[in-house]
Amino acid sequence: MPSGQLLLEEPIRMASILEPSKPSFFSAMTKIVGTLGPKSRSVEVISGCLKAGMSVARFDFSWCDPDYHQETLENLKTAIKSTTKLCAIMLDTVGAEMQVVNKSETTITLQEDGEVVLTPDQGHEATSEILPINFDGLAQSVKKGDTIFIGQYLFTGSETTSVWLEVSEVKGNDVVCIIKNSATLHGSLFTLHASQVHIDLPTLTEKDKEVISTWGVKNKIDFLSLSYTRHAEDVRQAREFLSKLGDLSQTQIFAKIENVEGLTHFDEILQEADGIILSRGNLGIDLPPEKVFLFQKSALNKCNMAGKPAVLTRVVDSMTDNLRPTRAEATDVANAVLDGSDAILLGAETLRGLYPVETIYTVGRICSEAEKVFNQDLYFKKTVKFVGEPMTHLESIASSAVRAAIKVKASIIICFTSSGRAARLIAKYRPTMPVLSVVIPRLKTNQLKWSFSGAFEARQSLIVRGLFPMLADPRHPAGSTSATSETILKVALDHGKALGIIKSHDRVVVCQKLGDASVVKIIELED
Ligand SMILES: Nc1ncnc2c1ncn2[C@@H]1O[C@H](COP(=O)(O)OP(=O)(O)O)[C@@H](O)[C@H]1O
Ligand SMILES: C=C(OP(=O)(O)O)C(=O)O
Ligand SMILES: [K+]
Ligand SMILES: [Mg+2]
Repeated sequence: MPSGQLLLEEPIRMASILEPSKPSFFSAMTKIVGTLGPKSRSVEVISGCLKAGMSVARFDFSWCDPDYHQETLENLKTAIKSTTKLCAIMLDTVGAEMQVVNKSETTITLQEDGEVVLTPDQGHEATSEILPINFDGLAQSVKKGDTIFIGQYLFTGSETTSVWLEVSEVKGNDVVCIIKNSATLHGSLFTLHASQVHIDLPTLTEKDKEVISTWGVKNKIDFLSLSYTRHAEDVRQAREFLSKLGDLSQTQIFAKIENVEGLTHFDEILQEADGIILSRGNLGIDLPPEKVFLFQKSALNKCNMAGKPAVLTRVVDSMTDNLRPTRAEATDVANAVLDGSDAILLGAETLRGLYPVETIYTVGRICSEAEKVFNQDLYFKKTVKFVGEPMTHLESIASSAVRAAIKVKASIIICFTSSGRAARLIAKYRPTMPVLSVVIPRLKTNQLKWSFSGAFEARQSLIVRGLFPMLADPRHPAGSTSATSETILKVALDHGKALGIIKSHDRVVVCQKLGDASVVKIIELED
């Protein structure tokens, strides 16, 4: 542990809590994924989001069309250029999401104790008596007494626009429900959630496939956020689909666990996926409230032990309309970090919230404070024990690099990597200092043309806690001599100095290959 670090497990001087934190170049080691939409699509606001610490932009296709998202993405590109902040792109699918079909977007008022019918017959206009939906199997899926929830797209916990229904009768293809609370539905999109009920809709719908193979390919998406992942097979099928789409064979799949079905198959899903999104919005309705934290803590622990990034959603709902989070939300963000999240995903807060930039900034500050008291020592020991012996050579090198960096109080770790594997393994051991992952391009061919790898690998580290990528010049391709390694190291050190993350006399731990051997070396900088 670096000296002066608070350890929550030890008695601390209360006044030390108030000591201001030293400003650092990176807002936090924990990453922030922002969902871009109406309130976060101008170059100006996106630039603000990037500067505040957003490193992944999520485009949610549950909502709006590809042209709209393309316009936002073009603005994101401009903002990336002008701020020189890196940002990865995540496409979020619609998947097995049930939606109310309300073409004319009329306001619908539902009265407590009244009745409303859910029908697959989309010929009906949506009214207070009947709501057409996009799924024709609901009547076969639910039974009397089941709970159905209807909420505004990216609903927050504090809205009066969401309604609880109880199924009272199934009539042919229609489902008659009792309204449990009065609510007014207005807005363009309402989603339905039937609690703990299997919905026989595909995880990757035809519309999703269409969007991925057009918008996704065109924009070389770094991450696919696979909504409603319920089985490992869902991930395998998505992988198979991506493998035939050129560059998208490199897209990482983040399985979104949003219901009890996904929770039940968590272990198999984790094995297949590149990362996990704990979709607490939907899962928070599917699970009894007293069980949510148990899933969160055990799922994050499993992701950490597997060395796969975990993303947590729905943290500061109330910031959609307010400049400050509630105390519960502020504490929740910190606990997400202490529990092991790699990234926090903001939904409504950035998409339609009034304070997207301030929200990112606030969440980043809370994360950064929590990182300082994260018990790295305990975590490290737990991880080493979990992995067991014999460790793979690379994992042993990676964990040693983290140990050495802490022991010598290094200001950063520099990791050379091509596939990204070494950097991810270092991040797995949760170093307390930033890791500059220097991605060395590799010359590759797809039989049609030659190109350099590296861009995907670099951007994909933008969702991993503690990793900060730098793409090396392709004139220094992988597998080259120790002389080029030295040149690249010098470039990396200069880059670190220019960013202000390293200064004269600092110690730096470097993980690289020299000849055939992976080595960890400690260097002390001169003036
Ligand atoms: N171009 C490179 N030059 C020097 N060392 C490298 C290079 N690429 C990877 N390494 C080192 O090689 C080892 C294997 O790293 P890994 O990320 O698994 O590389 P690969 O891209 O070959 O899978 C690590 O010690 C890493 O730091
Ligand atoms: C982010 C979530 O899902 P969606 O994007 O489908 O609203 C969630 O359920 O927390
Ligand atoms: K979605
Ligand atoms: Mg969801």
